[in-house]
Amino acid sequence: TEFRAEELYKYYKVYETIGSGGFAKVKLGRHILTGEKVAIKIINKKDLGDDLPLVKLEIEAMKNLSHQHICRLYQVIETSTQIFMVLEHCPGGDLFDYIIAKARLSEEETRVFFRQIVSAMAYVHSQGYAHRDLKPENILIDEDHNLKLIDFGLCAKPKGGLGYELMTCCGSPAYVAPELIQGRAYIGSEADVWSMGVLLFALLCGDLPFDDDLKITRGKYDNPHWLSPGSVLLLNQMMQVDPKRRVTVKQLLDHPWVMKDHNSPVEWDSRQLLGHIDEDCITEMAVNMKRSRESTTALVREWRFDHTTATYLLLLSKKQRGKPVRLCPQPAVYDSSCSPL
Ligand SMILES: Cn1cc(Br)cc1C(=O)Nc1[nH]nc2c1CN(C(=O)N[C@H](CN1CCCC1)c1ccccc1)C21CC1
Repeated sequence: TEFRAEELYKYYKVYETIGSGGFAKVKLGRHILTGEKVAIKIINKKDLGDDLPLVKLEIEAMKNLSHQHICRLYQVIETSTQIFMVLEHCPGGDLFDYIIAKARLSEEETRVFFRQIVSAMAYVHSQGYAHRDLKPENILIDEDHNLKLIDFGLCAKPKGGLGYELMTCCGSPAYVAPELIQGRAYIGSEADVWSMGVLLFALLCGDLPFDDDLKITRGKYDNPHWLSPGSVLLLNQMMQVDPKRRVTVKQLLDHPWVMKDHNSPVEWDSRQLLGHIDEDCITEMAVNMKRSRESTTALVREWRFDHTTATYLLLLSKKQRGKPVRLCPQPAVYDSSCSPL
């Protein structure tokens, strides 16, 4: 279905650029009907060339991944020259900038964040995906200081399931597991655990354990003096050169270091199942769209990631944050809380 960019401006206000990467940029936006802020990832097809399949892969992955620690996809609009991905807005920026600003995090603050990363990764793996590009730049901080995973462009979903081996060497050099560097066949979930180990080191140390490929293949790095024995042990168990000796994500869920001060295993199942339809949101949408509740429910259940999906998910987000489950009907101009100016 080819839409023109009007399709975007019909439903969203578009503001300044808040991020720019190779072939894409991210602009701040606002969903007109709900007044909610969004982040609009704008991809120019011609800059993509034969990388277009990677974007399609990311879109399909994000449509299937619905979790409290994964950045939410609301709507996809495709024109002849561009693809717009309307995503959850995280006003806290990314974890990379956060670590730089604080130099390094305390073990306690790191544990809160690391539990959320383990939660997200256990869920991603349970859906048969491997992220393959885990790093602080791909983790955002939302308005409640919770983490959200982004950039699934390099993720993999092996046909036969996550137990099947992958061959493509990808990811960011400092975070890539030794088996990928050596061009060997590897298991996505095991490579993700290595990257999580590098990420944990970055959080606790404000630095990277390896600065060249040789050090990665030897798996040798220095532990700064401030690390607790528990942190040193966990890092060692995650950054094992032999992937079969590496700790698994399942083992991380109730690992002693992860459980410290929390006394409960990491909860990884999704709190946002797409199967459940919220009645209050349906009611508000039915009224606004002048449709019956039944036909509105049927429309939402199609999960087309069109404006209906975006309106439903953004209304649900408002409800979950204690805001009124209200839509601002056109065409009057409203301020952000939907009250007429
Ligand atoms: C940096 N920053 C400061 C504030 Br305040 C908000 C943000 C911010 O970026 N918020 C934000 N909310 N939602 C998103 C973002 C950024 N963002 C992103 O998807 N950001 C990634 C960042 N990648 C990390 C490594 C390479 C690029 C991106 C991908 C392609 C082009 C540009 C940016 C989304 C859409 C999911």
